[in-house]
Amino acid sequence: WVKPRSAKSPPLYPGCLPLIGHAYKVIGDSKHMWEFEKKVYDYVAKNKQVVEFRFGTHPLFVITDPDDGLIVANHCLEKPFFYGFFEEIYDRGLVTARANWKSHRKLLNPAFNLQVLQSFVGAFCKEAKFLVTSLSSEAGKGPFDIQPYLITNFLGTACRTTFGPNFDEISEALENYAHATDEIFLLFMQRVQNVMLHLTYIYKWTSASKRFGELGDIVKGITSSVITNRKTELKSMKHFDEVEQPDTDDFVPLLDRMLELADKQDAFDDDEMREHLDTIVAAAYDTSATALTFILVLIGSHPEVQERMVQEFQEVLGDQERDVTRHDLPKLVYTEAVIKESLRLYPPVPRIARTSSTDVKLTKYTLPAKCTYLISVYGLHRHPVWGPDKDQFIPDRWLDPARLPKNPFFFAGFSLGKRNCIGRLYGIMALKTTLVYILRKYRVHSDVKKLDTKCDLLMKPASGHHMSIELRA
Ligand code: HEM
Repeated sequence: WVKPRSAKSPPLYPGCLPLIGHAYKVIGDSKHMWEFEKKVYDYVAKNKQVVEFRFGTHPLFVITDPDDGLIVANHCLEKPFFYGFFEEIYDRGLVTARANWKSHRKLLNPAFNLQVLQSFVGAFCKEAKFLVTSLSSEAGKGPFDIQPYLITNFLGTACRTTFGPNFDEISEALENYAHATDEIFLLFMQRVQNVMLHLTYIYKWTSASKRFGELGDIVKGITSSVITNRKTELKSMKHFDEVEQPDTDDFVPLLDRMLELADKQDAFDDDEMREHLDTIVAAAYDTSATALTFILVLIGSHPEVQERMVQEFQEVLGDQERDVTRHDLPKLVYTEAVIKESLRLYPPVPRIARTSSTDVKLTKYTLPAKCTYLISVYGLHRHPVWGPDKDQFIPDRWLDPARLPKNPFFFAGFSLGKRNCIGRLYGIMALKTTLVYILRKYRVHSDVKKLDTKCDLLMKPASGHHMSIELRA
């Protein structure tokens, strides 16, 4: 605020105060914060494509323009300082990783290739069947909150495919793990919102910091014991040589793949392995559960879309109630369009932050190295490039290239560029499978006009989702 601003700099968002910048505007609960954030995105979209926002004295350049979003995502692979608040728990895991990101992403990419993911379909089916049974107590009983059911479902899937199918042995730990992860995200966000707490020498004296440490110990304790047990088990089985050849109904969990990489290539130490596994589970389950909540709200409000999906399931799977197979999933083309359209309108991760190591030439401005950028996925997805019907739910747009923006990379539901979501295909396959089981059994009713959203780390429905289910005849 002291530095004279050049006409070539992006404009400053109104209301910047000395020292604290705009930080006072983001203090409040996740609903308040999200309402304010959306106002900023609207302002950016209506003004100059890029607007400067100040977290204390730290500038943050907010982007809602798809071209600029792509430029930043492709040029800036580093994460800003506040991802470091997770250091104690996730540190070198992919989301927060700094120096080792590229090499570890390369090592982990094969664990998310199509063949590996296809071997997970049985696990997706198993959890989906369990979900459908649990939901039976809600059928025909009016509106209820489906989110906890979906969280249990996707946490189960993520833990099985990451830690192994015998994860049931510690299934009591699953609940503790989920609660701890939830609270970790909340405390992280509260720290991000309060600029005073950005300073480690202040934060370390707070009760929040103590709690963060305790929660970290819970998560780390559970995962470390899974790793140790599995190591002992595999050693006694001399199993590593079998790891690469799963039978058709079986799968090799990510933990086994990482233990093999550690064993044969010395790729990870135990702490790194734990940080990766915890990151992957944390990045997988809540995002997928939230995505499915929004999908169900949308198709519950558009019965014609829901019935078309059920028709597609019948065409692909036939009338009988057989399990979904790896061969069915690519044929669920309309369902994939519904998933993408829901992620476009309601992206569970509505913004991504990056830092530049070099100057970045945007369409209207050139900004120096070491700037922090906030790419608004929400803003990118509601930009006029999507056409005059950008705010409407139209899955068919994904089936007609003429109705999509010229650049297919403007869809940022799974982030953009090289540092995008490693689990995007996993997410789509798990969502498709779960949708088949839910919709074959239940008809979903909802009202998207009543949908209110909030956002801390993820954007979610603010309260009850006005959703009900009834058994199909
Ligand atoms: C619908 C579900 C999902 C959505 C919407 C989603 C979205 C995203 C987004 C936007 C990012 C970028 C975050 C950032 O840069 O701050 C990301 C990164 C990541 N996601 Fe996902 N994700 C989903 C499912 C999954 C699943 C199922 C997994 C794992 C099984 C996963 C693992 C990861 C990991 C490890 C990263 C960090 C990648 C890196 O930096 O190299 N995600 N995800």
